Amino acid sequence: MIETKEKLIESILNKGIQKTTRTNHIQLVSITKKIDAIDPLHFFEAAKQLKEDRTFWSSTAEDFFMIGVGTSYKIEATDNRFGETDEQWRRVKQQAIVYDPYQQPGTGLVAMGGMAFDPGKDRTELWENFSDSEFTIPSYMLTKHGNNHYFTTNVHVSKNDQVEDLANTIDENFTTLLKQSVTMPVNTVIIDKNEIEPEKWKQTVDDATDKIKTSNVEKIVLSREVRVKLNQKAEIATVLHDLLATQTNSYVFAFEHGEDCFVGATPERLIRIENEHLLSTCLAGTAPRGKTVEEDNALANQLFNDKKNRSEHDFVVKMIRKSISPYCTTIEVPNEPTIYPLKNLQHLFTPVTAKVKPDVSLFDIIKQLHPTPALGGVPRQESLQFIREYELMDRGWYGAPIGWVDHNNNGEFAVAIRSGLIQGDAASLFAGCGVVKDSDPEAEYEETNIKFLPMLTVLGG
Ligand SMILES: C=C(O[C@@H]1C=C(C(=O)O)C=C[C@H]1O)C(=O)O
Ligand SMILES: [Mg+2]
Repeated sequence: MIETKEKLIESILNKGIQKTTRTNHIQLVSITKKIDAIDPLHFFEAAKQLKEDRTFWSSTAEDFFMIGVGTSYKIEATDNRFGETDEQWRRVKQQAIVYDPYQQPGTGLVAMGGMAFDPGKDRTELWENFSDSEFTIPSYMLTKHGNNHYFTTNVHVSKNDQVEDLANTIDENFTTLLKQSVTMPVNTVIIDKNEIEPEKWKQTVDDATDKIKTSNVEKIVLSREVRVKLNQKAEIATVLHDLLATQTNSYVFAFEHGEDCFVGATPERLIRIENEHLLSTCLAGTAPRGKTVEEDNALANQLFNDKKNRSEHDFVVKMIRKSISPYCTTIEVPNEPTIYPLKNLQHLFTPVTAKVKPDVSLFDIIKQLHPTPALGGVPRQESLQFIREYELMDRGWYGAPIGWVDHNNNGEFAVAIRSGLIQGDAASLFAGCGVVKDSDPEAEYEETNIKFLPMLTVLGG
């Protein structure tokens, strides 16, 4: 680091220490600076040396990356998760000393995290390292917007701290994290694959269609699990590298919690707010990709005109529009979906845009949106009840909102699908599908098989 910058960091840390002597509380100080270009995956891999939890977030279509290392503050909530998280986050923002001259979405003070799909469902051991709602303000963070790279340090200072000591630690860790000579670890191979009760799952799809035919329930999303064993411990950086290389138009993410890591490449945006502009997307209705352009177009056409898939999709559109309307003005929703192509499959897609009313937070809106009928069903409570009773797995963070929020109320959340929980040399992968009245269990089973492909492929299946 050059000397003038060094002095700047020291003077901001000093300001923090001075404030603690007045308030008698430890003080969070956040400092962002612009740095030279660095490969986000190298940064993520180098961060292993700090031996702390890492978080990875990327919106591949926009060349946007965010990598968090360690924890300077953790926001956890169980009851009233959204309200409690929002309140704690507002308090942290208000008390923190933030030096961020760039004010870009995702620079400065940022909290990254996620939550369980349904805290009302009994937890299993599988997800024991992941709590109902957990947002982390990392100790160190890289933000990359195209060619611009920013490094943020978040540090708690107390009145007995010495500025030089703090600055030295930051400098040492900065050097470790920005080492460009990192070598990327090798890939794994899947040596065993165990589908969890596929026949019973198809029976559950049948039960769901029965429920739909005989009650006011119109859609229920049912998911299932595949457990794989790997030839060696999975290296998260390599998994992310391969997801980035194969899954365009997606959010590639990793949340490391101790020995476990929740990883995936989801195409489903729940909400983005940037300078008060909201973007949400309805993504539901699925077809495979074709092997030739002709076949691909034919499949897309079929999907677009398919009544069953259109109904799966329309439930989501209606619900999202309704959920955001108390919080937004000028809501715009196209009349018809378009096709959203991914590597292994294609979806029906409808974007929703709006202007957010003043002082509405991301968490206010997520609270209304989650779960959308893309992951829960219609009506919400009845479908959730069915999932709780009949689904053969603990979703944990699968299917739930994951993402980030910054100190300027910008942020983005995706729905955590196309994902898996990696545990050393084993992993649980998850995929689901929207069951409506004319769902065929065998066809839904095949649909989930394609949804497993992105994760199976990168793990070496
Ligand atoms: C539930 C998943 O995906 C959801 C279900 C879809 C469907 O049934 O057509 C499509 C996209 C998502 O809304 C999943 O990928 O696990
Ligand atoms: Mg479907």
